Amino acid sequence: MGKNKKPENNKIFDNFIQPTEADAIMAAGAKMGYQPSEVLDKGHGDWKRSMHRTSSSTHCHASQPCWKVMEPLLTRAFPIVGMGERHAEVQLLEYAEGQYYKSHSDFLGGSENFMAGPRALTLLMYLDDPPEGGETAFPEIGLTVQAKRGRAILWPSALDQNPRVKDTRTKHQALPVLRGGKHAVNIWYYQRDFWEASSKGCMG
Ligand SMILES: O=C(O)CCC(=O)C(=O)O
Ligand SMILES: [Fe+2]
Repeated sequence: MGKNKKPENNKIFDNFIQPTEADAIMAAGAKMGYQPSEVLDKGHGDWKRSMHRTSSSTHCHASQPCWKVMEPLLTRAFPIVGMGERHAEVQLLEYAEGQYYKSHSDFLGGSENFMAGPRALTLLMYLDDPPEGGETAFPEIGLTVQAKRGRAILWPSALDQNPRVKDTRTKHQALPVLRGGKHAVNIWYYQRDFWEASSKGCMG
């Protein structure tokens, strides 16, 4: 997360999620339904659909049944992220064949001034095994991670010494799913209390 971050600072945890947990999250996602994913329009500060990101997604909020299946994972992640569930924005992802998310940072432009502060860390978890494609690539650090059921990747989006500043080295992309589909979960950890900020409508 620091200035001299090396590739190994992207941490990979295999078998972070049990198959039954992955199945339960996918079932919760299917029940809630996925909508076309959106990206933040930096110029206007609003969220919109874009050919930059063609996946579908759905948010999982603390008040919803899906949170029950997320809770053990948030507890498990605590020792490695050092932040609890109040910092966490959870989004379930679904990619059909051919879908992707081109190069981006999870650091949101303007988030320096959000009540919750910027997204400091991302924990991405894969729920199934796409037969071909769907890797997550980090071109700046020369790392491509295969989507593998149960695997989690942790990376910083902000600098350790100054979380108001984007860590440009963790720019990444979800490569197109070439065959089959892909399910994953984003947990974006904000520097401060995300629940309080979102309940007050202060997320940008
Ligand atoms: O699906 C992936 O491999 C990465 C997804 C991602 O980067 C995002 O949704 O912000
Ligand atoms: Fe991302």
